[in-house]
Amino acid sequence: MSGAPPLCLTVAGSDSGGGAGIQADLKTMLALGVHGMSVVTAVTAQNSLGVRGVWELPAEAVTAQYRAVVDDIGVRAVKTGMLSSAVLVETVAALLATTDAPAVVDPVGVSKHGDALLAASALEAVRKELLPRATVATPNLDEVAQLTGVSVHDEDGMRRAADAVLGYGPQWALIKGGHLAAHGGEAVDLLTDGTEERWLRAPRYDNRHTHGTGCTLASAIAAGLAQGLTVPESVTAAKEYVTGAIAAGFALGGGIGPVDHAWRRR
Ligand SMILES: Nc1ncnc2c1ncn2[C@@H]1O[C@H](COP(=O)(O)OP(=O)(O)OP(=O)(O)O)[C@@H](O)[C@H]1O
Ligand SMILES: Cc1ncc(COP(=O)(O)O)c(N)n1
Repeated sequence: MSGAPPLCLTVAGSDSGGGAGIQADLKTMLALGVHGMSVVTAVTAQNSLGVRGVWELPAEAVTAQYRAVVDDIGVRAVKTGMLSSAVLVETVAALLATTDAPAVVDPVGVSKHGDALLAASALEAVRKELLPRATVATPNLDEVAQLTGVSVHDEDGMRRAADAVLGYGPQWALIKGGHLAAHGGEAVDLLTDGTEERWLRAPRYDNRHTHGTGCTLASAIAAGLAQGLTVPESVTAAKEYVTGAIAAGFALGGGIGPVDHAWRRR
């Protein structure tokens, strides 16, 4: 009998299409060698064309799942994704406060198709309750604009965005430049804790099948933290993993296909 792998928990929404949300998180965790566990916040009926419906779970169900995992099994790192409403943001923030493990907070706002995954009324709770609990917060440029009002068009803008996000209290901000218009063929992200600044640069792939990039990156960071890596080490390894997954993203259905979580095994 061998020992258990490092324990990693995702708190996120279910994506029936399997490319993003809980499904992306658990696949990423498996691929990176940690034991993935899940707290489902909402069920989405979703495919490559968009989100057809969202059913949020009661706060009680979210708390019960979280407690069931943490009280018995334990956890080395937590990742949060789609939280849907102010009540669930507050619930999850309060749960994180009871857990002595690093938290990667992906403040998911809208899907690639523009479907809302977070109520506008929840933004204040994300700023005031959730971000202060984050070891690393990983907003994309749209989420940065929504949360801080900073609109980013270049690398200087990414610096200002990082400062604004850090102002809400996470230890590190990872500003994802995936949505930055063609940037010399690179996909550039900025990681900073306010003193140390690291630019992560990778080739930008002209592949439309990028469903789940943000979820995959955040889960990969959590997997690294669960394995005992530092934040910069986890983010560097996660960026390499998501870049490979994007390069291998494949067509599925009639719209945007998923990144390939198993790219290293093919
Ligand atoms: N076309 C691309 N080629 C290579 N890397 C990319 C591409 N698009 C995004 N990335 C990278 O993928 C990661 C996720 O960034 P992105 O900005 O897409 O997050 P996101 O918008 O939160 O994702 P999602 O839309 O899945 O929620 C970042 O490291 C980003 O630089
Ligand atoms: C349940 C859930 N969580 C997160 C995303 C964001 O992923 P994307 O922006 O790639 O659609 C999603 N579509 N669905």
